[in-house]
Formats: sequence, C-alpha cells, structure tokens
Amino acid sequence: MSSRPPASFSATFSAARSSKCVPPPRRPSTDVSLPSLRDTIQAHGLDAKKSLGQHFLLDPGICARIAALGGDLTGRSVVEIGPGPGGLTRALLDTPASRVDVVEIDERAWPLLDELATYYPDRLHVVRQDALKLDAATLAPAPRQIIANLPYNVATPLLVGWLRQASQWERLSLMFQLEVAERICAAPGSSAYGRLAVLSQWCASCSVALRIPPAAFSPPPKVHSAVAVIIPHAEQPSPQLFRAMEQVTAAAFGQRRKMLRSSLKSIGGERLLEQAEIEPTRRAETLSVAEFARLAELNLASR
Ligand SMILES: C[S@@+](CC[C@H](N)C(=O)[O-])C[C@H]1O[C@@H](n2cnc3c(N)ncnc32)[C@H](O)[C@@H]1O
Repeated sequence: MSSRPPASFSATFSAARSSKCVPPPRRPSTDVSLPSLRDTIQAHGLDAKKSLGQHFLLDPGICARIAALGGDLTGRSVVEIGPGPGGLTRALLDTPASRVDVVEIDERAWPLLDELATYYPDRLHVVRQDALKLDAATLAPAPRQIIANLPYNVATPLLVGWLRQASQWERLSLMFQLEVAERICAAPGSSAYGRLAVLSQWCASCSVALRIPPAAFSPPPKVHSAVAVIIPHAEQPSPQLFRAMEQVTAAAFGQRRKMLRSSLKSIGGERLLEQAEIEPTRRAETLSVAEFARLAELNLASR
C-alpha cells in the first residue's frame, strides 16, 4: 500500500499553502501565562553546572534586548544553542520568528524545554544534542539566524564552525565573554587582533552590540560578557580557501612576536610574502584582513 497521502489531501494542502488564507505563524507568548523562570528552574532541579558553562539569564528585559539584536525576525528561523532553563528562548518566542530550534546537551533541561514547547506547538523544537557535533544549518529552513548565550567553554569552536558555513546564516547574535567578543571585532595593530578577528571579519561584519555585567547572570561569571553581532558577507570563501586561511592565520599568530618571513616558513615564507607584496619583516598583528586574504589565496594556489 502506498504511504503517500490521498491526492485530495495533497491538493487541499498545497492550495492552502499557496493561498492568502495561510495563517501567520502563531505568536502566542503574550497571551500565554508561563510559570516564572525561577519556579521552573526549582521545579526541575536545574542547578547550574560549571562544566557545561551554565550561567543563566533570568531577567526578561535583558533577554528581550538580546532577542531584538536579530532585527525583524518575521519569517526567520532562529536557532538557539544552549537554552538551559529557557529565559532567552521565551524572549525569542515572543518575536515574530516563524520557528525556534533549541539545541541543549544537558538532559536535566529537556523535560523543562518539552514543557515550554507545549505552549508553542509547531514553533518550538527541542534538539537533544551536543552542538559541537551538529550541523545547525540543517535544523531549519533559511533565512535563519543563531541567537544564543553560548556556553563559554565551547564558544570559539562553535563560532569557527559557523563561519566555515557562513553563507547558511543571515546573522549571528552571540554572547561571549567580553574579551572574546573584543577579539572577534579587534582592529589590526591591537593586542586583541588575532586569528579569530581575521576569520570573523573576513567572512562577516562584526560588532560588539551589548555589554552585560556578571550580576545579570545566575550564577554570576567572573568576567563581563558581551553580545557580538556577526553579519555574513554576501560572498563567502570556498571550503578549501577557508582551510588555507586557517593555516595562514595559525602559522602567523602561532608565533605572533616573530617576523612573518620566519613564522610563515612552513607555508612558503619569503616567497609567499613576495608574491603577496608584503614586507617579510612585518609581524602578523600589523596585517589587514585583506592582506591575510591575499596570503590565503596564494597559499591555496601553491598547494
Ligand atoms: C551560558 S548557559 C545559557 C543558558 C540560557 N540560554 C540562558 O541564557 O540563561 C549555556 C547553555 O549551553 C548548554 N551547553 C553547554 N555545552 C553545550 C553543547 N556542547 N551543546 C549544546 N548545549 C550546550 C548548557 O547546558 C547551558 O544550558
């Protein structure tokens, strides 16, 4: 027997999808009365675990400000990494985003998130997985964004993974330790300028949009935090060129006090620098992102 739906069902379904009668995505949070976040955390025994980088945001005002960094989310899919008790998730559900997919590794939070999903049927999707092992772009249709208060211990590898596929994302609004957010947005010549700045700014426009003090979190972290807004450029490097850039920046900043002719020796040294018309006596932190891009292209071509 065929498992396809009867023709009449398919016809009705596609006619409804294409007509103007399709209802807009449900946006029920304002008329839904959810239990308080503190009560929910207590009821589910979700004590913060340091090993999972858990610092929860309980202030709905701050969560709303972070959600607003996505701009107008009408018709957008939003992925949140590490929803924890769901404070930011609630704020995301309060936007007109068409769906919110949350990826959480901590199984203690899953029942709590499942409970939240019952208030938002078809709109909130709970993904029980390690975000490091997941291709988050496969979760939801484009245009899609990531908005998240990231677990600090894995924030940098997660970001580099998303930059590798930056064309998949309309925008990333990500909370990091302030020092990491500053490294992402750092200008050449500054001590914060390094591999993360070059990779991020090569693929995207980056800015520090919101600074948040430790007291805003429960438990408070030792350092200040900040949300970086990362908007991918229309043109993105190929995967091979991205790998070539990773190699160049790892070599150049791996020995950042050395002259480039020495730090880049393993990938062509003076010859590569001469082709790129870059003085071999310069140091990595003085190179612009465009100069690094030239080196990456020549590095790829020389393989
Ligand atoms: C800084 S807390 C943010 C919690 C919540 N979004 C908030 O703002 O209150 C980070 C969250 O990421 C989760 N997490 C840690 N490592 C993860 C991983 N590899 N994959 C998915 N979630 C992870 C933690 O369990 C925690 O819920």
